[in-house]
Amino acid sequence: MRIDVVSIFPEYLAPLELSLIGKARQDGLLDLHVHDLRDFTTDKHRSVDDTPYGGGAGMVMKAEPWAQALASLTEARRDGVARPVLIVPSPAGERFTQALAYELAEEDQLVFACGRYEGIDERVIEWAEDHFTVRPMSLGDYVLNGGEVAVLAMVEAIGRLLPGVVGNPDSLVEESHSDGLLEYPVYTKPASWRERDVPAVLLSGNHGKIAQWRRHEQYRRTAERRPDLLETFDAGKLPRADRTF
Ligand SMILES: N#Cc1c(-c2ccc3cc[nH]c3c2)n[nH]c1N
Repeated sequence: MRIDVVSIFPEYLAPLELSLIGKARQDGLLDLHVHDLRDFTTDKHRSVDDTPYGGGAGMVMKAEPWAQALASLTEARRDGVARPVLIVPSPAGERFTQALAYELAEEDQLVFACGRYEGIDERVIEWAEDHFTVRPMSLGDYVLNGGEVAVLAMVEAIGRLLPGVVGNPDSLVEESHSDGLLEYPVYTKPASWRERDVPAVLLSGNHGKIAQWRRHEQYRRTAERRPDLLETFDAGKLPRADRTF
C-alpha cells in the first residue's frame, strides 16, 4: 500500500517513522510519503490561507495549493489501477471505526489531506471527486486544531492490519472492536500481586473454560462500558475481523 499525507506541518507526522509503522516502512510493507502543502504554493510568502467569504472568525485554506498537491499524487496513476482514496479528516466526516480500518487497509493508495484553520475551501473536495474516491472522516466527536493527529491515528490503525506488519496476526483477532466487542482483561506474572490474584480459571490449563471466561468478560465489559456496541453486535453487523488479506 501507498500512503501520501499532505500537511503544512509535515514534522507532525514524524512519529510515523517510529515503532511498528516505521519498521513496516523500512521493510517495504508500507510506502508512506509526507508532503508539505507550502511546496505547492507560487507566491513568495508561500500562502496557504485567506479570509472566509461570508465573514466569520479564522482563515480558510486556499484551493489552488491543494489542487496542485493532490494532482501531483495522481498524475502517475497507471491505467486500470483503482482510484486512490482521499481521506479528509474533519469533525464533519463519517466516524472512523475498526471496520473502516479493515476496509481501507485493502486499498492500493490512500491520500490524507490535513486541514488547518477553519478548514479547506469546499471546492477542493468537489474538484477532488473527479480524481479520487473522497471520504471526509472524523476521529470522534470532539474538536482538534487540525487533521494531523487524526491521520497519525488512522495510519496506525490501518497500517497495523497490513500483511506482515504485526508479528503475530492472531493478535489482531482478539483485540477490542475486532469482533464487535471490547477485549477481555489480561494478566501476567506474578499470580498474586499486592494481595490481588489472577482469576483462577486462567491458571487452570482448561482452554475451553478459559475461552468461555474470556468471552463472558468481553460481553460484561462491553455491556458496562459501551452498550451501544452491543446493539451493533447483536444485530450481526460485525466489523470484518475474519478478513485475511
Ligand atoms: N478528523 C478529525 C477531527 C477534527 C479536525 C480535523 C481537521 C481540521 C482542520 C481544522 N480543524 C480540524 C479539526 N476535529 N475533531 C476530529 N475528530
